[in-house]
Amino acid sequence: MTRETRLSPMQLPQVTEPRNPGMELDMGWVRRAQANSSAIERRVATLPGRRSVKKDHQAAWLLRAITCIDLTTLAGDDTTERVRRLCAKGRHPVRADLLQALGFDRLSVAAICVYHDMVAPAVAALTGSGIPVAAVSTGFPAGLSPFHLRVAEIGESVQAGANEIDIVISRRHVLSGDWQALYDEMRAFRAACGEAHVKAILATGELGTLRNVARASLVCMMAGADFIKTSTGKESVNATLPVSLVMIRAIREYHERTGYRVGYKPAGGISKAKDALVYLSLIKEELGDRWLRPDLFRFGASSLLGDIERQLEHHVTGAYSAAHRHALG
Ligand SMILES: O=C[C@H](O)COP(=O)(O)O
Repeated sequence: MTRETRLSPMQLPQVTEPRNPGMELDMGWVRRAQANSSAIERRVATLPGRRSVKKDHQAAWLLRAITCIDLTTLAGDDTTERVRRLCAKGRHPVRADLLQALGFDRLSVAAICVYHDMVAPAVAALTGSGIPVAAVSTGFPAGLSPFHLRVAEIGESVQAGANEIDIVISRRHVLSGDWQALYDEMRAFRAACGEAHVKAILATGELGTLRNVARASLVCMMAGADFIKTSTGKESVNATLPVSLVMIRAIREYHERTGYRVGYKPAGGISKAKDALVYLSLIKEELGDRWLRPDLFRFGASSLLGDIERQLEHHVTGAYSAAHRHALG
């Protein structure tokens, strides 16, 4: 990965990816899915220490990371004003002087991710920007409200203008091995989304085993998920590298078997630029460059952008400013 580390964040050729339509539930394939924990641990242990992204190209990688962020606020005290500020940051994620010094004039995040009540203010604040609004839905984060209400909630958010819906799966279906129930639930959520793209949040920290993560990933893709996402950000364990490797390999296998590319979204606790670089390296090595675009890769993050901007400032000026200068929202 040495010669190919010059990643331009802008002027990416438009690639139109056919949407994953899903397929019949293939229980044989699901049951064959395994996860060798010690091999997975060994593989991810090689990642953080490796200088896979050369210093000269780090700024380009960090700019690319920004274009893949679902800039998120999911707090009980969210207000319209906070969401407006977040959207303004999403439109202009890097200070103009820094961006100019890096040779670019335009950059935005991939999406703004909010609770349902904040969809309309976000849509209004993003008018004309082309930045989609993602709504967390289906009784987020636990997913334990009545099923018909979870389905209805998706429709309400789409009606309010959400272009993307992040649903949460019922963890109990995974924990009890009821793959048909998980498949049916995901199918219904996908149908309720209509044209809006659907990200399936597995809440991996609550699924017990990596094998369950592998199986849940496959079932959600078979049921038509456009993205699979690790976490709500509210579990006690959120995105991790072992879980990511398992999900990424499930995505690779699904692509090999069906020809459809499903996106990946690690979320929760990713707040440092150096961690973002490790995730990008993992994606590049396991799935290839095609997945390093916002239509197939997102970071779900509330504070990552602040640290990336700080690192970019250091790259340009040689000095760090205080973290509060890059506060969000
Ligand atoms: O989906 C996004 C997560 O909720 C964000 O989590 P975070 O606040 O730990 O970055």
